[in-house]
This record gives sequence, structure tokens and C-alpha cells, in this order.
Amino acid sequence: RSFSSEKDIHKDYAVPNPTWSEDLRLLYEQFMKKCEDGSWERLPSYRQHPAGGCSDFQARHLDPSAMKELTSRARLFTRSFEDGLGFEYVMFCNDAEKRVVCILQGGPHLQGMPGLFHGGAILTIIDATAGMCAKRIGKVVLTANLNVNFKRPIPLCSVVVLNAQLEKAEGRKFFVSCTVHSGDGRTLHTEAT
Ligand SMILES: CCCCCCCCCCCCCC(=O)SCCNC(=O)CCNC(=O)[C@H](O)C(C)(C)COP(=O)(O)OP(=O)(O)OC[C@H]1O[C@@H](n2cnc3c(N)ncnc32)[C@H](O)[C@@H]1OP(=O)(O)O
Repeated sequence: RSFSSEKDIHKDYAVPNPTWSEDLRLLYEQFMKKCEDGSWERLPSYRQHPAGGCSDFQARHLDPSAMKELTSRARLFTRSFEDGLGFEYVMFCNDAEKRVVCILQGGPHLQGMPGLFHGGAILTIIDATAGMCAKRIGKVVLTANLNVNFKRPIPLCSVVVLNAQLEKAEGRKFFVSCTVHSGDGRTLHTEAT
């Protein structure tokens, strides 16, 4: 299926689709309920960055002529898989508490060791969730340092919950902690700063 259709570019992927498990749907409903009083907000998620969304950042870091050609082909890594095969996730933010929660069902194309989530895939979704937590305050942010302890392996295709918390801000430096728990909250799989 072509990813570059106009419709697809503006499609919000942070909503249920037929590949979602019952566990992910239940977590989604739980968090959508928390959004009712406005304390939590579901964050829409698109395959491509909005045009001009990071123009000053791109001007500083990238060659504009190269960017033009690339932009139409570029995809957000975590949104570049067919439905259900990669990262099925939704992020919710609570700006008052400086928190971002990400509910995630990892697809079969994220395998590392047989039957387990690839460590790089876990790093990716931690980077995106902690990055979003900093971005809620810093607007345009880059990850300078990411330290991770993998405590328990994550079974492939299971549902997990990431909790990112802003711990400290010093000027333009943001310090964020992030944990990955099993969907039932009983197992701490990963912790990161
Ligand atoms: C519209 C957009 C929509 C977006 C949707 C969401 C999509 C999300 C996608 C998900 C994407 C997720 C995000 C991604 O994946 S971002 C991609 C991965 N990250 C990068 O590529 C960043 C590469 N690094 C750099 O560009 C520079 O090194 C940065 C910018 C980070 C700092 O270089 P800069 O020249 O600017 O500043 P500085 O060197 O004077 O340092 C400044 C201060 O920082 C301190 N420091 C520096 N390094 C470290 C370190 N390693 N540990 C601890 N501290 C460190 C340093 O001591 C100093 O502190 P102080 O002495 O001032 O106190």
C-alpha cells in the first residue's frame, strides 16, 4: 500500500485499528476516560512531520536543498510499518504533572532474540516517549544522552506501558526518566534516563 497518499499523510495513527489486541484497547479506553476532565490529552501521531513544523531546527542542522527531496519520502520511524507489524502505540500527556504515558503493542517485525522485543526497538519507543515529554516543554528537542537498564525481556507482541516523567530542567537541558512496565503493571521490564 502506498504510504505517500495525501490522505495517509494527514492520517492520525494514534487511534485503534483492527490489529489491536483487547489489552491495548482496554488501556486506550482507560486513558481516554482520563482525558474527559482535561487532565490528560491524547497526542495525535502522523507518519510525517507537519510541513514547516521544525523549520528553524532543519535550517540549523540540515541542507535545505537535500531536505526538499527527502521530505516527501521521509517517515517517522515508529510510524513506518504496516498496521500491526511494528509499533502500535498512543501517547497521552499530563502537562500539569510533566508526564507522558505511551501504551504500546509491539508487532512481530520488532523481534530481536526469538520471541522477544528487540532492545533497539525498546530504545526507540523510550526515546520517542521521553523525547515527547521534553518536547512538551522544550518545543524542539534532541536526545543528548539515553541510559537504559533492561531488567526483564519483553515478550514479542505483548502490550506494555511507558511512563516518562520530567525530573529536572536546567535552561535548555531537560532530564527525563522513563520506565516500561507490562500492561498489568506487575513487571518492570526497562528503566531509562
Ligand atoms: C513538529 C515536530 C513534530 C515532532 C513529533 C515528535 C517526533 C518525535 C521523534 C522522536 C525523536 C526523539 C529524539 C531523537 O531521537 S533526536 C536524535 C538523536 N540525537 C541527536 O542526534 C543529537 C546529536 N547531538 C547534538 O546535536 C548535540 O550534541 C546536542 C544538541 C545534544 C548538544 O549540543 P550543543 O552544541 O547544542 O550544546 P553543548 O554541546 O554545548 O551542550 C549543551 C549542554 O548540554 C550538555 N550535554 C551535551 N551533551 C550531553 C550528553 N551527552 N550528556 C549529558 N549532558 C550533555 C552539555 O554539558 C552542556 O551543558 P552545560 O555545560 O551548558 O551545563
